[in-house]
This record gives sequence, C-alpha cells and structure tokens, in this order.
Amino acid sequence: MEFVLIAVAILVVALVLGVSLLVGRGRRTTRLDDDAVAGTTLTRPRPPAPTEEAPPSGATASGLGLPPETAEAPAPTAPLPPAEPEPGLVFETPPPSAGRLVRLRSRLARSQSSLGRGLLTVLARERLTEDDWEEVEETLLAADVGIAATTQIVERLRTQSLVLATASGVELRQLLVRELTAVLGPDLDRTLGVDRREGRPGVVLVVGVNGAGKTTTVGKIARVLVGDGRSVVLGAADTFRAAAADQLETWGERVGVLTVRGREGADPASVAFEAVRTGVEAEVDTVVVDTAGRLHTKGGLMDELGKIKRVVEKQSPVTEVLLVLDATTGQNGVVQARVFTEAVTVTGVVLTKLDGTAKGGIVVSVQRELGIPVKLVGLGEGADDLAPFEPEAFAEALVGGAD
Ligand SMILES: Nc1nc2c(ncn2[C@@H]2O[C@H](COP(=O)(O)OP(=O)(O)OP(=O)(O)O)[C@@H](O)[C@H]2O)c(=O)[nH]1
Repeated sequence: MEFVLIAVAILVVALVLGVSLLVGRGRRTTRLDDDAVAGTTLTRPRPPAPTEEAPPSGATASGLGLPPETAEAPAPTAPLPPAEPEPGLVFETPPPSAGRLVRLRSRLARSQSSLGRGLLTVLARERLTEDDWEEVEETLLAADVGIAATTQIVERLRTQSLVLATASGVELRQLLVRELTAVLGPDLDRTLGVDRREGRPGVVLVVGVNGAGKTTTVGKIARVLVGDGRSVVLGAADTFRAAAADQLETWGERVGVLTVRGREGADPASVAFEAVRTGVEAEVDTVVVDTAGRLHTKGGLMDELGKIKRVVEKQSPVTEVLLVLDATTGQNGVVQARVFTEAVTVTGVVLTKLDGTAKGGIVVSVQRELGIPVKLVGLGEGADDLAPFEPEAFAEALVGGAD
C-alpha cells in the first residue's frame, strides 16, 4: 500500500513539473501595463535558443533583466526596459539596403520574359508594321503598365522608329530601359521618412489589406532599418489576429528589436500609443506600427486609422504612412488601395510579391493611378527580400539580358 501511495505521489509531482516546464517555455511576454488600462504587453527580444532543452525555470527572463515569469504585472507607470538589446546577446545583422534591387533582379524573371523579352523580340524586327506596334501595345498592357503609360511608351518608340530600324541589340535594350525608366517616375522622392524629428522618433504606420504581406513587410522593414544602422521599436497594432503579433514579435527578436503588443481585440490605437511611448522613452530612431487591414466599411477604416494617427501624434509626428499592396492582385489591388488613401494620407507604397507575377508593370500603374511613389518592393519570402525601389535598376531588371 505504501508503495502505491509513494508511486502516486511521484507521478503527481512529475506531472506538475512537466506542465510548468511546458508553460514556462511557451510564455514569452512580460506584461508592463494593467490590461484593464490598455491591454498592452511588451516583449523583450530573446536570444535564439541554443538547444532544444528547456531553459531553467525563469532563467531566460531574468538573464534579460526581466522580472521572473511568476511575478505580478508591474503598475502601468513601471519604468520601461531599454529598447537596446542586452550586451552578449547574438542577433542577426541584416545587410544594408543599398543595392538590394540589383542583387534581387533575377526574381523578376517572370516579368522579364513576358515584358522585356517580348518587347525586344518585336522591336528587333526589321521593319515594324502596324501589327507589330499593336503587339508592343498588347505586351505592355498585359504586363499591367496601364493605358496612359503604354500610350506614352509606344508614341515615343514610334518617333524613334528610324533609329530602331538600324539599332543593334544592345542599343535597343538601352532605348527600352530609358523609356521604361521614364514612365517609372525617376524624379519622385522615394526617401523613407524614418528619421527622428524634433527630438522624437520617426513613426512609420503600415497599412493595407490583410494577406497583402503587411506583417511580413513590417518585419522586413525592421531588418532594413537595423541593417542601415538604426534603432527600432515595433508596434503590433493588428490586434485582430493574435498570430500577426506573434509573427511580428519573432521578426523583432531575430534582430534584437523590441515589440509592443496588445492582447487580442485590444484597442489598436492604444497599442500604437504604447509603442510610440516606448520608442520616445528609449530614444530610438524609428517606431514601425503594423495596423489591422480588415476591409470592413470605409467609415470604420477611416475612424480606426484616423484615431491611431491622432493618438500617436500626441507623442511623436507620423513621418511615413506606407500602404502595402500585393502586386499579384493587379487592378483589384488598386481599387482596394483607394479606400486606404481616402482614409489616411499615404506617403509611400510597398508592392509585395513582385517575384510571383509576370505583371511587373503594375509599379507604373499603381504610381500613376494613386499618385504616390512606390518606395519599397517585395521580391520573395526571404527575410531580406525587400528592396528600396530604384526606377532605373527596376527597368534594367524588367528588360533583362544585361548579363
Ligand atoms: N513571394 C512573396 N511572398 C511574400 C512577399 N511578401 C510577403 N509574402 C508572403 O505573403 C504571405 C502573407 O503575408 P503576411 O505578412 O502574413 O500578410 P498580412 O498582410 O500581414 O496579413 P495579416 O497578417 O493577415 O494582416 C506570407 O506567406 C508571406 O511570406 C513577397 O514579396 N514575395
């Protein structure tokens, strides 16, 4: 009988230990706020786990200067931990953003073969007939360049048809790159508003429909900024999808960037506010805020984005509003985009998934139709597959065949 009792006691202790270890490993946020006030939690970046084994209970957190996991949540006025990573932690160092588009140009292969090669094949014909010009026009339209820009390109090429007749392959290519660059708005200001202003962090709001690659893009932007030597805080104000906050947190952790998040369903504006407050206190260069992109009613979207902006600006000016658009959605994406541009003043567009489409000309039509410069382009699912947009490098990549 005694044996049975001892065995049962050992079993119970083992079960309790096992469960607490599992819970300890899964928990990765430390609440700094009274959730009744804002429902906001703040996560410190953690070092990548060295082994699969569970860390000793509370060791990871205390090693980072966090309160033990069992501690009560501090009062809302608790001092925030520094946003800079603790010394000794190993984080990834992303490459600087300069020249990324050139490095990633092969990702535009699908656009390249349908647009660039298609056009070069027609233009290389000895004497261009009306049918050939129609083919040029169709090729441009099929690549989503848009009617106005297509007309401009065709007219300019037609006026140069005498030149075309005698041009070599290399010259034709140069000519095409020049004409495509011209419709890509080479003089537009594509500088990202990410610098501190009036002694406060620059604030980047990232908006767009869910699924466009918004959260991923916020993570990639954090890497671009860190790679360029800036300090960053992330705000997970997409509180409708808990996974979005988890996703963002993971992006932040990899590069040693702090993520401020709220519990599911919390007021997005309060999370954005908290993120910017954290950024102000930690004196970082930039706070990047991910917002929810549900396309409910236009009024609802306007109210939500308007409130986020107002609340954020109580602490620091919003220096950039980036609209994330999925390049593979074509004209549909442009229609959705308009709803956002009516809700908030968008200062730049991020076109994602350009690697997955043959319609690279969408950059031209998006810019023209929205009147907003494309500032960044997504060229893959890799962590550093986001590049600053450069018209000439892009035109070169679309035409292809330079190397
Ligand atoms: N091929 C490719 N995939 C991309 C690119 N950018 C994002 N994605 C993928 O698109 C998918 C959706 O990305 P998310 O970041 O979850 O989309 P989201 O807009 O944030 O959606 P919510 O989180 O629901 O708001 C993910 O599988 C990304 O890896 C890109 O440039 N190229």
